[in-house]
Amino acid sequence: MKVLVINAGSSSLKYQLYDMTDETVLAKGLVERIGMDSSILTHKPTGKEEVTEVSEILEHTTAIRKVLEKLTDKEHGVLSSVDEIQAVGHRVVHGGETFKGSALVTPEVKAEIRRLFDLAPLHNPPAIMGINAAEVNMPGVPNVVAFDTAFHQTMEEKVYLYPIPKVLYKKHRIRRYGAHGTSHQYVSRVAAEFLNRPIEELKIITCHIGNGASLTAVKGGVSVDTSMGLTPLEGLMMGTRSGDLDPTVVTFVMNKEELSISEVNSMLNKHSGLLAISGSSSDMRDITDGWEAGKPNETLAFEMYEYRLRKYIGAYAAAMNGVDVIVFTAGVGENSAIVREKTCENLSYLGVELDKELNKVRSGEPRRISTPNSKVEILVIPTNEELMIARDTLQIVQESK
Ligand SMILES: Nc1ncnc2c1ncn2[C@@H]1O[C@H](COP(=O)(O)OP(=O)(O)O)[C@@H](O)[C@H]1O
Ligand SMILES: CC(=O)OP(=O)(O)O
Ligand SMILES: [Mg+2]
Repeated sequence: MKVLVINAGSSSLKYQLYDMTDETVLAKGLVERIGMDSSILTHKPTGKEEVTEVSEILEHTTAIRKVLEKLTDKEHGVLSSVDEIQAVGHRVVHGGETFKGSALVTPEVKAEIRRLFDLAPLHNPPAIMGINAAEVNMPGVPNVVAFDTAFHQTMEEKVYLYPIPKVLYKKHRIRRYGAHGTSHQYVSRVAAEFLNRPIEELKIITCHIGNGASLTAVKGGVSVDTSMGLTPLEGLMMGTRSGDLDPTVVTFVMNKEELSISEVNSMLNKHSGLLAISGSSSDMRDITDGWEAGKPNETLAFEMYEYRLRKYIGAYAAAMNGVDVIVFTAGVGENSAIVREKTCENLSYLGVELDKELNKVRSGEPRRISTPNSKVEILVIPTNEELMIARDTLQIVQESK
């Protein structure tokens, strides 16, 4: 079965086409700047040359139509007809308490995702646009949704509740939900396989540090705590998101600077984190370059980022009463040897011993970067949210027949 996986953002759409007979990627790509004047489509067919096309793409339906044109193009395509695509899988960030796993898209499922718009105003609306666009362009083809929150539905009440009046949970379902669950689940499973140990025995801390960043405590294969909360703003310092702060900062700033709710939301989600402290960039590559060059703002941004990451690792070792494995994944986790080195340097009290040479090796494969003496296994595992979504899509579509 050929499965198209879509990860729709507000102004972007990432895609991967899988042949699920052997889980190979036939093509992947990205549409950026949807709704802006010059949209960019980058299409990478496996084994063929990458193509980039600039045009006006005003909304997601057109974006998917353009992607399907590329997938069936004589020169750059990998399919003879769109009909070869038998199912579409979508990443949805917020599934609330309703979705504990992936689901076949029905009118009811779409209504529930819409009902959750309030809880993920940045993430869920584009997901619905992606689903609608797939339905318009590929009528009759089943759609499946995979939720970032689903893996974290195993957290206990004492972990997911905030210590605020309970009526707010009853009325509005305000609680910790977490995100990046597909990634945390995937890398924790691969870690257990890599170590050849049953996941049921392991205490794993998975560090998904990309543009958005979150940590999860995975005990016995299930999520017992995670750093993102009601929305993907809580927890670690990120590229443009603040992560943890005293909630009074919000009301104080709103009052003193006369900011509206949407202005303060935008400040915390889009103008904070590495970008705010460095004053120059949200990209860890630029921050690291600045730190190496001795620039003070980038150095402070780097140190704050690493310090906050390390504090969370300590917290999750405490949450599980120990840790056997720490996994680094996503853009920063997979690529930044210096972030991993500095973080591990200060975890010696846990018995962490990093092999600095192994840490520098670049590879797209799961790998160990701790010494044989280290009490904690330190692994780098490339995440693959799309493959997880494609697998769930295949299974759910087959079961529904
Ligand atoms: N070589 C590298 N060194 C440090 N950071 C990197 C490197 N390559 C990528 N990154 C970081 O990874 C981030 C993107 O991570 P990714 O997981 O792809 O994020 P997202 O899925 O949220 O777009 C970039 O913003 C960049 O900071
Ligand atoms: C939930 C979230 O933060 O997603 P991303 O890392 O893709 O921004
Ligand atoms: Mg991501």
